[in-house]
Formats: sequence, structure tokens, C-alpha cells
Amino acid sequence: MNPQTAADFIRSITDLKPQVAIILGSGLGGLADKIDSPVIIAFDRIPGFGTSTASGHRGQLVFGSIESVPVVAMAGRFHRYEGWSNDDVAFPVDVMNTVGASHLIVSNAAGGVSLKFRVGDIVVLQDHINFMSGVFASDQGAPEKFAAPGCFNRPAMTYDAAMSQAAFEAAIESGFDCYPGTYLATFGPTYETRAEYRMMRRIGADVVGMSTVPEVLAASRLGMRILGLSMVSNVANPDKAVKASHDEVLEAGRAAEVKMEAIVRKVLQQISSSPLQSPPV
Ligand SMILES: O=P(O)(O)O[C@@H]1C[C@H](O)[C@@H](CO)O1
Ligand SMILES: Nc1nc2[nH]cnc2c(=O)[nH]1
Repeated sequence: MNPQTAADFIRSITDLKPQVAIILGSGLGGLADKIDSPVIIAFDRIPGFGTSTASGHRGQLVFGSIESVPVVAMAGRFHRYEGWSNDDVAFPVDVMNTVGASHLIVSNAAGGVSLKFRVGDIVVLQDHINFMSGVFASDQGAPEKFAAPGCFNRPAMTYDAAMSQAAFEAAIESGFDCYPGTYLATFGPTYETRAEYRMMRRIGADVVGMSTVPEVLAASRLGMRILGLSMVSNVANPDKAVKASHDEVLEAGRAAEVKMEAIVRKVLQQISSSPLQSPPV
């Protein structure tokens, strides 16, 4: 499906040109209710979008503004473990970019792998490890797609330094803990064994989840500026088997929503007062 077809459909409902796209992870969808003058479009009305099936994901695009910045928020997302391909998961990013978004704030609920994290902490992503799919996963197309001109010349994907900085400033101003970290993406839907959590810690992961990386890779390909935020929904205990559950993930998300909102507002205030400057990659 061509993103332009989806963008044309959206344009028939709203002509708002969002500057910032926001993807709201598990339990974090309440931020969509904070959007001023909202125009809500259900995912299943948009050509090329699937239907979000994960619990805690509403399945809506919400256009409007926050801190006077035009935004579009995805209240819900698509996950590989629901049966969607990488292209399906990333398609909304392409569409939000096509209707105007030059920045992406992407959030998720994630397991805390680093021993310093507590439930409810916010981690500002500096990098990621992609365990989600093999390089030649069938949905990623024919080999020639990989050899497309420029394919090997692309600069490494990066998360935006200035947007990260704004997130840390929001945490300091609001008095909550916020750490830099690396996100490891698994295919899901199973959580990890203790041995797997230990392995992830040893290879440099701070948090682990089942989303975000396909969307970040798409945004990076489109030249968008990216802020990645994980909310620690459960903590990996190396000494004791603790059963993670999706209900726990949703509950932690609701409790941490106020922190996410503080960060999003601060980042948007900075974007509206002066376009955020980042050092060159
Ligand atoms: O959409 P996110 O990444 O927030 O969802 C997390 C990861 C899994 O989908 C699920 C696990 O409980 O929550
Ligand atoms: N893979 C994985 N995803 C999560 N999403 C929320 N918590 C977790 C976790 O512990 N592991």
C-alpha cells in the first residue's frame, strides 16, 4: 500500500499538518486524551492500516495540538507478535511523515534489564539492539531491495541528542528518575527466562521490549528526528523467577503516564520555541 493513499484519505478528514508524530506504547495511550482540538480516526478506516489487537492499545490516530505544536498520536500500535510484518508495523510512520511529521516520539513499555531500574522509571533511548527478525526475514522483500542504491551508504541510525536532552531536563524539572539506555527488541510474545535477561544485560541492553525498532528504522530512513522512551513496567530479577504479565505492564504504564506527559510537553515546548538543534551525526 502506498502511504500517499492513506495520507489522501486522512486529508479528506483533516488538513492539520502535524510536525511531531507520537507513538503511545502499552498503557500509555491516555496521553491522546491531552491533545487539544482532537480529530480521531480509527486505524481500521485508514487504507493500509491493520486493526490493533494488543490489549491496552486503542487503535486510533489522534490529530490536534499539544503546547501549540501540531501533532498526530498513534494511540496503539502494531506488533510483530500480532502477526504483522515489519512493513505493516512501520507503515503508519511513513503515513505520518507523508502528512507532515518531521519528528517522532516513540514510546513503549519495557522490561528493566539493568539492575538500577525500578518499575515506573523512564529510559531515554540512546541506541538499540535488534533481535526482532533476521536480516533476510521473508517480509523484508527480495534481495535486490537490500542492494538498492545507497542501501549500504546510509549513516547508522541515531536517536536525536537534543530531543533526549529535553527529556532529561523535563525529568529534572518534574523530579522523577530518568536514565539513558539501550533498548533490545525481541519478536515476542513471550517474556524472558532469567538466563535470557542475564544474557541481555551482558551484551549491553538496559531495557527489553517487543516493539519500537521497526518504527525507528522507518523514521530513520525517512530522515525524521527521533526520541525513544521506554517506561520500565517490570524488573528482571537475576536471583528469583518473577513472572511478568501484560496486566502488570498496563498498570505500570498508567502510573507512569504523568512522567511521559511531562517529557512530551517539554520536548514540544522546545520545538515550538526554537527548532531543536542536534550535533551533526
Ligand atoms: O507497545 P509496547 O511495546 O509498549 O508493548 C509492550 C511490549 C509488548 O507488546 C507488551 C508486553 O506486555 O507490552
Ligand atoms: N520482551 C519483553 N517485553 C516486555 N514488555 C514489557 N516488559 C517486557 C519484558 O520483560 N520482556
